[in-house]
Amino acid sequence: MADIIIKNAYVLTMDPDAGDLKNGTVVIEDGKITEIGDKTKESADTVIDAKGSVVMPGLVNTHTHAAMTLLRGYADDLQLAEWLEKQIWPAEAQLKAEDVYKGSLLACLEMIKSGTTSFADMYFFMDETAKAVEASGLRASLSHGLIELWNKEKGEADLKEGKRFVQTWQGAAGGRIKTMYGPHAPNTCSEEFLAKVKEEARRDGVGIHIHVLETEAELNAMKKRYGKCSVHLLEDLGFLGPDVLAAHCVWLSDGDIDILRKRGVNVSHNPISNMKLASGIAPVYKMLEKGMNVTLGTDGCASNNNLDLFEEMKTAALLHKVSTGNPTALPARQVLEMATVNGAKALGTETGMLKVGKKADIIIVDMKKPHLTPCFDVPSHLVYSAKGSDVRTTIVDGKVLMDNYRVFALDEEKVTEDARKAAEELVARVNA
Ligand SMILES: O=c1[nH]cnc2c1ncn2[C@@H]1O[C@H](CO)[C@@H](O)[C@H]1O
Ligand SMILES: [Zn+2]
Repeated sequence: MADIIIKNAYVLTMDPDAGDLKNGTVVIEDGKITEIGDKTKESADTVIDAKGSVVMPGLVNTHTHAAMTLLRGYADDLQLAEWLEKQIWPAEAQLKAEDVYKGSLLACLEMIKSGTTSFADMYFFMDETAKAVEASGLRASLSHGLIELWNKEKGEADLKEGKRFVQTWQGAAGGRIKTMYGPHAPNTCSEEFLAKVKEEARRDGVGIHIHVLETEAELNAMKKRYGKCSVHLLEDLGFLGPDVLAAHCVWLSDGDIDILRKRGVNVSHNPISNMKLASGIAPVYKMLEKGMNVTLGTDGCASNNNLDLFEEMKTAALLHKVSTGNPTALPARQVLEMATVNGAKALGTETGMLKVGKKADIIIVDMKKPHLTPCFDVPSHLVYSAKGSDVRTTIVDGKVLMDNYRVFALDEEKVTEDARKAAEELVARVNA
């Protein structure tokens, strides 16, 4: 007997070999997809009737700072340097471990409710984020943020903590938690430090999550310091490879794109954060044309200001149409691919596609809504009309975390209230 059967659904497999099923069934057993078809002979403990809904792979958010939900709307409409150094970092200096737990739980709740089933995170007190992921049932690739700032002692302490985190949490929560090293950026970490991080990551067999060329200021600072940009510096260090997840990549030259492509680097495109901080427009159309693995991320809630990947998909689709002057750029299905298949590839998870043998990270989107009526083309609706709040069911690793808009995994009221209180107390400490 199977664990879960989802029936009567439009099945958007995101599997190029299989295509979509207009009225299909998905069977889940032991955390995996065991059958996809028109009908099944199986029976199951849980049968979900998904009539009028779309069943699809859960979305993958490849760049977050989950606990920054606590700083949602705290410092808007500022330059990145001023935002980060004068507002965010002083606030983060007051963070306590329990704040990170509460903020991360709030992020997990928000993600479950908006159809994100896995995410890549970089922050501090990461044990707390890991505990929140464990409790929420989500899947995540977590890294302790390493901000060396040319301070050797701080660098060593950070790296030690990053390593302890990797060794403690790699493969935890039944394999739902993976770990990475998280050097903040090439303009906040020295060359020697980045090389050391690469060595440790290689030794531990885990990936690296890093911000790359987010701003023109970074590009200028790198040129001044090293006479070359961040991508060339990382290339010369032997840092780049398919194990690297590079967030933003806004200020890339054509030569940089070629290097990243050659090395198989995964890019996390964060259009809303880039627009909000006026960082610029990443050359996503070019990267995709060259066959690079470009994924989607929201960044933290202080620069977005939410974790809704449906908004991110729409923004990406629109931004690259207007920036290239080409309305055929980033069509809906390609954007869905970025948020599912490509994201899963970047995180190295067996998810992102509805296919027999893949892990069952699945969402059901309720299409019986005024703003989703009529429906001629499902991918178009998912990218241009749907919202995270249209997700009615979220399943991770074959476990139902939310069904019919009811979250089982977490106590919604308590999580929200605890985070609200923690955020207010945090800001009071900053202003004290
Ligand atoms: O868009 C961004 N650019 C640079 N740093 C960021 C951004 N968003 C968050 N952080 C910062 O990255 C650190 C985690 O390692 C945190 O200090 C967080 O505030
Ligand atoms: Zn970031």
